[in-house]
Amino acid sequence: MDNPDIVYTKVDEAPELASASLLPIIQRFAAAAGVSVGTRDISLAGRIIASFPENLTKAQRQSDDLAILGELVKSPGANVIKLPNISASVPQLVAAISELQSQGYNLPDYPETPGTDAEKAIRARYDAIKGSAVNPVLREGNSDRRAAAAVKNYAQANPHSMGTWSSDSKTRVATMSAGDFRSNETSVTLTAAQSGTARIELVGRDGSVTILKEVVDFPEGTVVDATFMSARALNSFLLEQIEATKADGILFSIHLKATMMKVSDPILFGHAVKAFLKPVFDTYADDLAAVGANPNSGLGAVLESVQTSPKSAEILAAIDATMADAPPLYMVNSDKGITNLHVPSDVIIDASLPALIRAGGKGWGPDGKEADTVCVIPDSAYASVYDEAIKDCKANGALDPATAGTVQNIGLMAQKAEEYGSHPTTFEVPTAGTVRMIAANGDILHEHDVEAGDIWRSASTRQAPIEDWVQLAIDRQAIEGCEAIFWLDETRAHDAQLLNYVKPLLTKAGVSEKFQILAPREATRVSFDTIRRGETSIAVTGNVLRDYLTDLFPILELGTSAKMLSIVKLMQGGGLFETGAGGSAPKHVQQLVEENHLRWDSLGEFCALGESLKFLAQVKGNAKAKVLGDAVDLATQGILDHNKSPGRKVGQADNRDSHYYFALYWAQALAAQGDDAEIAAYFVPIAKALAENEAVIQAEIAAVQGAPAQIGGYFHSDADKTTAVMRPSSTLNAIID
Ligand SMILES: NC(=O)C1=CN([C@@H]2O[C@H](COP(=O)(O)OP(=O)(O)OC[C@H]3O[C@@H](n4cnc5c(N)ncnc54)[C@H](OP(=O)(O)O)[C@@H]3O)[C@@H](O)[C@H]2O)C=CC1
Ligand SMILES: O=C(O)CCC(=O)C(=O)O
Ligand SMILES: [Mg+2]
Repeated sequence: MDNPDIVYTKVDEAPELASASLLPIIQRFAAAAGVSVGTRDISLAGRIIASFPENLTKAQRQSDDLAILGELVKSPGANVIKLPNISASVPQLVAAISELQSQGYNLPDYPETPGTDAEKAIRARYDAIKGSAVNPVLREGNSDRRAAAAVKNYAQANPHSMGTWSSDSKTRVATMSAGDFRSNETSVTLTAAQSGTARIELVGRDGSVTILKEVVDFPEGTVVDATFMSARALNSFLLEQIEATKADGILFSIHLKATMMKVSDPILFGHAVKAFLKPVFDTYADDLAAVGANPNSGLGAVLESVQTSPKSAEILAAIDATMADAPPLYMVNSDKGITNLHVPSDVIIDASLPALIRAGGKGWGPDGKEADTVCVIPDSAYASVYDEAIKDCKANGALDPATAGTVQNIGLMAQKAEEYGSHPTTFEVPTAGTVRMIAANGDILHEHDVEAGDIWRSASTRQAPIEDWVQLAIDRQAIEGCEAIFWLDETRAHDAQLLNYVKPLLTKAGVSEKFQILAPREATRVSFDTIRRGETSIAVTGNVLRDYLTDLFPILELGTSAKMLSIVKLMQGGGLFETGAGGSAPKHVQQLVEENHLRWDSLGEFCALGESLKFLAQVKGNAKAKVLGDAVDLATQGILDHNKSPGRKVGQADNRDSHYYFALYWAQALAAQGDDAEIAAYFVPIAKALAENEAVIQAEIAAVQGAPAQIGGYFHSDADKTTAVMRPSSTLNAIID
């Protein structure tokens, strides 16, 4: 099948609901200019279905669209609009499987403890779907994220509300000072002789050798890191912080990235669950093991398993007693008793800490009240960013969105760069010994003494992506002419290797004086000073800080990262246009189902669509696409100028209303432009019909709000039902179809 001019991804949750309303508008308008917009399914349910063809009927089967897209992004013609999708934790994966089974899909259960080879094979297929399985495949380029000028101007003119910061807030970041990934890191840049296939092995204390990974393939110039988290150091740190939090009399919280760090972080999360319930895990270790209670899947999963134990009443009572004696937990949903420790993917650091900082350093406690919070971030590599941000707010008060400048980001991301590509080379060490990484020529690249339970990992970053990233930073700085900072720490092993690339490249381009190189803490401080003065700073960062900073600054500056421009200039020449920098807003689905109001704001989609069309015009010399893209920008501006973004509450205008206005303004801009008379003539009657029927369309959309909505599934909703819910205006549909 030929690829359409633009691929618009099919995803999950709120953005997918929004697509049911927006995509028909986009396809209709684009077709008028001869631009085709097709879809590819990267939803969690779609990926599960595509993984088990032999279990399904012909009608149920689906192509492996992620694999198809993975190839497409390596071709120069790629033009993909990527909406946020679910990065599933085990509990989410299990829920999605069970929903599909209930719809008649004969899928195997997720084997929690695979025994037979067949179970291990099923588990391996499911594990490939788990966590952040989509983004790393599509991101064959580096990342450019920023607020479009119109969006930033709107945020300054219409500042969102911010919590108040008090200088005596007890909220603080707690991080490890030894034994963590940051402290144990070693890093090398491979010579020609060392390039090729490396292996990773564990030499036991008895001299036995276990191969952990047979083949890892690296070209010359790759920066290869290795490090480990000491389980012993982690546990004493966690126990210490639980005690310290109790003494402080505030909430305990832990912030990890169990989605993108899908191998290491669920294990760290499991340690936190065990530390928090230490007396229970000490006393009932065997009973918990007997019912398969897996702390890595969270307290929620443990509680579920305990139900099946003959000693369930006794164990549940012990859990209650331990919780009563522990510091209060930061809550995900205090009404429903869902704590920070229930599900590993509920509290994700990139989004959770900015939200806490935006709220004045407050989290929700079990009593449903806001309170100061200890924010545990075990590894110290990037914790200083949040520590410094919190200190800045304590000293200077909350950031003022009406006057704050902006921090843009250029992120090193291509080809699974750095920690976010480390899953195949991450291991929970089975027995004490030495983990060694041995290069093709026999050189020992890395060697660490480890104990059983330590988490060892290697991450790599290739030369071409590094060079591309530095060039992207140089280009962006030249366009903006503003402050630009490489957030790199000369005292950190990996960063020191990167700097060996960065500094000569800057010198060669004659732009060294335009860039600062600062460790994350110092860079945070300088960037806060800069935006408090109302100015712009470009943060040039690695992959993790790309993720963290593009939620942190947008959430403080704009209230949300959903409105960001997120462009991936693919290294093979194509373009990937992500919509926003945030996720798929699960809470929004709940609201739609309960009261038929969708508060998802599609501004990120509008911005991405404009960029995608202009990119199409540029690479394919398609003048009509340029006309469409320029008009999208005007429509987006119109949405902002006329305040047509969705309201939060039922009864207010919602996502569907905003799409009507987007269509209206887009059609009006196309009708009014003078570059293409044919397109203008085509859109004159459409713009007229949309404008004349404003009141009718608004009334038809408003009429459905308030009552529950049926979409026939959460992970795999029914297309017809979803369309009926999301396209309630027959007048609008008649104009669009
Ligand atoms: N690029 C990607 O594909 C990404 C995927 N994810 C995945 O998304 C899921 C949810 O992640 P989570 O961390 O909760 O983050 P989200 O960004 O989905 O949601 C956090 C909150 O931000 C607000 N929000 C986000 N987007 C919008 C929008 N377009 N319009 C209005 N409000 C918005 C909502 O606040 P409120 O409820 O107050 O309205 C929402 O509850 C996870 O599965 C995660 O892995 C996460 C990040 C990126
Ligand atoms: O891929 C994911 O799971 C999340 C991605 C993310 O948070 C980001 O890119 O900012
Ligand atoms: Mg993120």
